[in-house]
Amino acid sequence: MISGYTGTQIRAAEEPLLAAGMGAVLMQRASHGLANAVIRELKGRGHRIYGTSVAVLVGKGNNGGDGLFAAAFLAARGMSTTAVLTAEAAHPEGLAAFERAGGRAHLLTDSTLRRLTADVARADVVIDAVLGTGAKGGLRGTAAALVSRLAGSGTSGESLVVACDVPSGVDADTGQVHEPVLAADLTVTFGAAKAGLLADPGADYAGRVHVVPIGIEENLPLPALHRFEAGDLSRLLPQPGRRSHKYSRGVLGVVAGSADYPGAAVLACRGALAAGVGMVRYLGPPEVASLVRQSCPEVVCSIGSVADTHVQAWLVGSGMGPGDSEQLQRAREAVESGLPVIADAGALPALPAVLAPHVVLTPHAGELASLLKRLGSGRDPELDRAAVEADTLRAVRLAAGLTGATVLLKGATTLVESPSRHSYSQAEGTPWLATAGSGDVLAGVIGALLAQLGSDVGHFRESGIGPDDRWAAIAALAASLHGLAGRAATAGGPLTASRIADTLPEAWDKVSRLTTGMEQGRNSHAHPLR
Ligand SMILES: NC(=O)C1=CN([C@@H]2O[C@H](COP(=O)(O)OP(=O)(O)OC[C@H]3O[C@@H](n4cnc5c(N)ncnc54)[C@H](OP(=O)(O)O)[C@@H]3O)[C@@H](O)[C@H]2O)[C@@H](O)CC1
Ligand SMILES: [K+]
Repeated sequence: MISGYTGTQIRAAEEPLLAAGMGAVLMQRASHGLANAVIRELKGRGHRIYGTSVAVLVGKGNNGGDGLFAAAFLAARGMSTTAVLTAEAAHPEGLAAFERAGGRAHLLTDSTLRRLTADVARADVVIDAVLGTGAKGGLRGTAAALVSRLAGSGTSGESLVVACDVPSGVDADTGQVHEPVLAADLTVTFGAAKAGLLADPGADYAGRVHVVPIGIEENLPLPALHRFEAGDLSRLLPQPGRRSHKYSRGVLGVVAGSADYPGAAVLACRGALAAGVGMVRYLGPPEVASLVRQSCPEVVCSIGSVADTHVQAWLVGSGMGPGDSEQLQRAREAVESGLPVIADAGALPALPAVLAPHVVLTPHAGELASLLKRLGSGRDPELDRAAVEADTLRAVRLAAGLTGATVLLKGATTLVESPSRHSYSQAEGTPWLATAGSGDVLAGVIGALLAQLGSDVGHFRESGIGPDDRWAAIAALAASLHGLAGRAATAGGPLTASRIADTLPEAWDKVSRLTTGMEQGRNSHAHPLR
């Protein structure tokens, strides 16, 4: 499990060590970790170290200090280092160490902007050490102009871009982005992962994330965000016992599909079956049921009522529209049943405003904006789709808080939030997963896991996950599995939703073979998050 913390939490954890006079030690650990990560990355790409050029963009605070000390280490390894000071002031000891190591520092001004931009664009490695956890807002003045020019000319695309702690302009707490931001290939972050690197749009700019431990770990509070890794899936995904039968393994009721979108019902059922549920019972229009039967003969179809259908969980809404009154009525009855429910797509606008944690809503950004609008969105009546995408963590938290439901926001990074503010961020997927029907398969996987794991409070408690937070954990497990299946199903080319469902058992099998020992080993070392 990866834990994400806000910049504010990290700064609070540093506080006792700073008070004990250990600030310089922390900075040495951070900058050494940064320099080592650069060297590892270059070696991994088959580049030599000696003679390779590095440009460090330096801010006036401690983030700039980290960058300067790291550049001093790199200069000592024979790299050709240049520092671009974006403010009159720079960390004095860092600057002195850098110059002692043979690095050249230049002040960025209106008159040097053009020349220094060209120098940075030519560098093999660019380290962004302008702003870290002490930033207020984004880059300003000539620093903003330099980064805009680099991004505009596309020249930074040829350099290895490494962000120091966070890409400057990304809010470490929320993942909000203040343009312009230099998109990093790698972010080397100190003490622990910052939540803002694990949520979109910040994650779009962070690239891969490496955590460098600096000795603050035991002062850290409860994390702001969690991310399951393969070892967690191996531990938490259900495994049938020797005496299990189809009913004990969980039965999922599916209320999905319509005359317009019958395929959504099929894909939801296929996702559920591939995610190990004991049985799927489908309720819906005869023409959809007939297609479901043809595609998935395993599914038991009927036109019965929700009350008469014995299941452990419900999936409602995929492929349904506002005109599907009979199906929407079933969706409401499923929610009223008190059983765990995953509510997708067409069900989202049709449910009561106040729900409960065992109801998992699965909107994409547009649907979440509509949901928030319908709910009055608290203090933010204007939270439209763009605003949701610009601050995903806040939007998903707002929705979980207002509805009392567990909310999963689909996206490149999938966020899951419980109403008691237990949060997950999963990013195993591939952009190829953005394809029609992919969400229906995900709904099926969530439904299957709700049916199998929903009543097993102890299973989650053993992993420190409370009863009301287990629904978010189940949704995050499903998002992770769906992402892994998508990744396994593509060799780098297009993907269909059916393929995702077909590849789920293989992805499941692969993670089930892992043990949690791997994770323990990783906690004590710098490790890649993806
Ligand atoms: N604490 C520690 O011991 C350790 C900290 N570590 C490192 O320190 C980083 C945090 O350092 P930090 O607190 O100095 O803040 P940082 O992010 O460098 O920038 C703030 C400076 O910039 C200024 N400024 C603010 N906004 C601005 C803007 N938009 N545009 C321009 N300027 C702006 C602001 O000045 P002000 O405007 O307030 O006068 C302030 O001087 C952290 O991310 C990690 O890398 C590690 O070495 C481990 C040990
Ligand atoms: K930075």
